[in-house]
Amino acid sequence: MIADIARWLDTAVAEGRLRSIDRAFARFLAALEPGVDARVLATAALVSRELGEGHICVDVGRLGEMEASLGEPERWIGTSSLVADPAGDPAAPLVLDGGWIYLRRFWRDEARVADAVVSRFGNLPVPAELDVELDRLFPRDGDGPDWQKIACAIAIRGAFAVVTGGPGTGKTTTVVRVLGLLQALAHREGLPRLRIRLAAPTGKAAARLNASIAGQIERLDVEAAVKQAIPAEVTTLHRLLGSRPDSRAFRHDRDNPLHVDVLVIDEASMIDLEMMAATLDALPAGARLILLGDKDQLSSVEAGAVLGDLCARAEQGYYDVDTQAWLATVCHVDVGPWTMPTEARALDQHVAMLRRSRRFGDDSGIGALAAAINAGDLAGVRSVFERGDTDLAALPPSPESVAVLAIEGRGEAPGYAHYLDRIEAARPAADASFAHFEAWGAEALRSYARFQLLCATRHGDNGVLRQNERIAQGLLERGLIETVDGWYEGRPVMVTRNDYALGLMNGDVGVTLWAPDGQGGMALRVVFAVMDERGGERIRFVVPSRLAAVETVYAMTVHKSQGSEFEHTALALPAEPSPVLTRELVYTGVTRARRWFTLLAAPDILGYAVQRKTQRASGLLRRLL
Ligand SMILES: Nc1ncnc2c1ncn2[C@@H]1O[C@H](COP(=O)(O)OP(=O)(O)OP(=O)(O)O)[C@@H](O)[C@H]1O
Repeated sequence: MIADIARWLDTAVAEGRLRSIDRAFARFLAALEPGVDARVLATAALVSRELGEGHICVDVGRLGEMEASLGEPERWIGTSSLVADPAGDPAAPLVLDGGWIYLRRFWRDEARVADAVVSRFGNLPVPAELDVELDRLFPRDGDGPDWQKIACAIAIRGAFAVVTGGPGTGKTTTVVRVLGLLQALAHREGLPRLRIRLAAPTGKAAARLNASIAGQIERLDVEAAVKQAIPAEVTTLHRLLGSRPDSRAFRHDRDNPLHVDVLVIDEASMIDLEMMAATLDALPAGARLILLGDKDQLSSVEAGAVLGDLCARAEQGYYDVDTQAWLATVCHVDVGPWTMPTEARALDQHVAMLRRSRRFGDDSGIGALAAAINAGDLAGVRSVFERGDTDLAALPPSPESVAVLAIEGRGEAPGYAHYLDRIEAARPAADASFAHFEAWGAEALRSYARFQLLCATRHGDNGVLRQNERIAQGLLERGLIETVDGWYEGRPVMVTRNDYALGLMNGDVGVTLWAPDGQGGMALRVVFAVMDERGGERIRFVVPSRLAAVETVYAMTVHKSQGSEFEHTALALPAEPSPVLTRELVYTGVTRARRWFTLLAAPDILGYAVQRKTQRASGLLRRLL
C-alpha cells in the first residue's frame, strides 16, 4: 500500500524515478477525484513517466515490477472512476485496454491511426497489363526477387503501403515509379490528374528528398505529361497540415481534409504517434497513403514507434497465398520463402521491405557494418573493422582524439578544417554582387555538410557540449577561427526551435559568414538554405541577433541527425554505459555516412550498445493484426 501519495510522489521525484511533470499529472488527477486510491495515482505517474521514455502504454502486469507497493494491479485498477475500459466513460483520463493502461489522449491517437490504416486494407482494382508496365519500369536486374518491383506492385494494389529499407535501397526510386505509374494510368483512362503531395517530418529530410526526387522524375521512362504531373516539391508535415503557432491543432483535420489523392511521407520512422494521428485525420477517406522509411532507425523523439510497429513483421514478409499468386502474375517473382499463409495478416499484405543497397555494394564496409549492427552480430561488427576497408575506421575514443579527427579528418575523409578552408578560398571580393555572396553561402553550407561529428548524448565528456568546446578550441589554436566566443565567422549553428517568421525549422543548420550588411558595409550573417513555398531551396542571410534559439553544432546528437546524411560521419560514444546507447542509435549514426564512417568508441561500449535493442510499448500492432 502507499500510505501517503504526496510523500511517495515527492520521494520518487527526488530519487529521479519520476519527473516533476509526472508528479504534476498525478496531483492533477488527485484533485479531480478526492479520495482516489493512491495506487491509481501512482500508476498514472508511472504511465506518464513511461511516455517520456517513448512508451505509449504500460503492461498492467508490469506495474508491480515497477513499484512493489502496487501489488496485483488487476485486482484494483478497474475500481477507480479515473480508469475506464474502451467502452467506458470517455472522460476518464486513463484507459485500460486489454491489460494495457494508457493516458486517454494516446489511446485515442493510437485508435485513430489504427482505424485509418485498417480502413485502407484490402485490394483496389488494378489495371490490366500491370505486369507489362512493371516489367518496363523494372527491367530484370540480378537474381532473386526484385523487391522494388514487389513494393511498387503492393503500392499500386492498396490504398495503404509501407516501403521500408536501409540507406540507398531505392525507396525514392520505387516511389517515383509508383507515382509515375498511377499518373500514367489516370492519364490513360482520361481521369483527372491525381493530386499528389510529398512530405517529410523535418525540413532537413524534406530538403534531402527534394534534392533527389527531381532527378528521379527526369529519369522516369514515361510521357512528358505524366512526368509533369509528379510533383518534385517536398514539404514538411507541419507545413502540409498547416501548423498554427502556439497550438497543437492543425488547419487541416477531419473537418477540413487535405486536397490530396496520394500522400507520400518519407523518413516515416521519425513520425511520432500524435503526428501520425493528426496526419491520418487530415487525409481524406479515399486518399492513398505511402510511407517510406528505415524501420531499424531510432524511433521518433516523441512517444511511439509507428513505422517500427507497422514494419515489425516486414523481414519475414508473411504474404498470404493470394498475394503470393498475384505477385507471381504481375511481378513474375516467387515470394514463397516469404509467405506464411497461416500467419499472414491483412497488414502484412501492405508492407514491402527493400533488401539490396545500391549505395553500399557488397564490398562496402559501411554497408557490412550496418548489417552486422542490425543483426546484433558483435563478431561480425569486429570483423568488418578488421577487413581494413578505407571507408571505415575505428579510432581511440579519447575526447582529444575525437576533436583532432573532427578538425583534420582522416585521409581523404574531410573534417571541419575543410569547410573553413573553402570559406576562405571561395570568398567573393567585398564589392562582388549579392548573387556571388549567395553562391558562396551555398558552397559554405555544402562544404560544412561534408562532415559531421555525432554524439550519443548532449552531456558528459564525449557529449555534444564538451565536444563543441574542444573542437572550437582546436580550430582557434590552428588559426581557422578568430575566437570561440559569441558569433564568429565559420561558426556553424543549429536552430533548436521552429521560427516561422524566419522560415527556419528546428534542426536547420546555418554557417556564420562575413557578408554585405545592406548598407555598404560587411557584417556577420548566418547563411541558411531555407525551403520556399514550393519546396525549393533558397539561400538566406540572417542577422545573428534575430536567431533566438540556436546552438553551435560542430557536434550534434544522433537524434538530431536523423533525416540528414554526410559524406563523412564520425560517431563518438561515451566511455561509460548509458541507457541511451542502443543498437538503433549506433545504426542510425552509421547510416548517416555516405562515403566514410569513423567510429570513436571503446570496443566494449560498442558491444554494449549493439546488444541493446529498444522496444517501445505500444498497442498499434495488436490493433492491426
Ligand atoms: N532499380 C534501380 N536501378 C538502378 N539504380 C537504382 C535503382 N534503384 C535505385 N537506384 C540508385 O540507387 C541510389 C539510391 O536509390 P534511392 O535514392 O532511391 O534510395 P533510398 O532508399 O531512397 O535512399 P535514402 O537512403 O537516401 O533514402 C540512387 O542513386 C538510385 O539512382
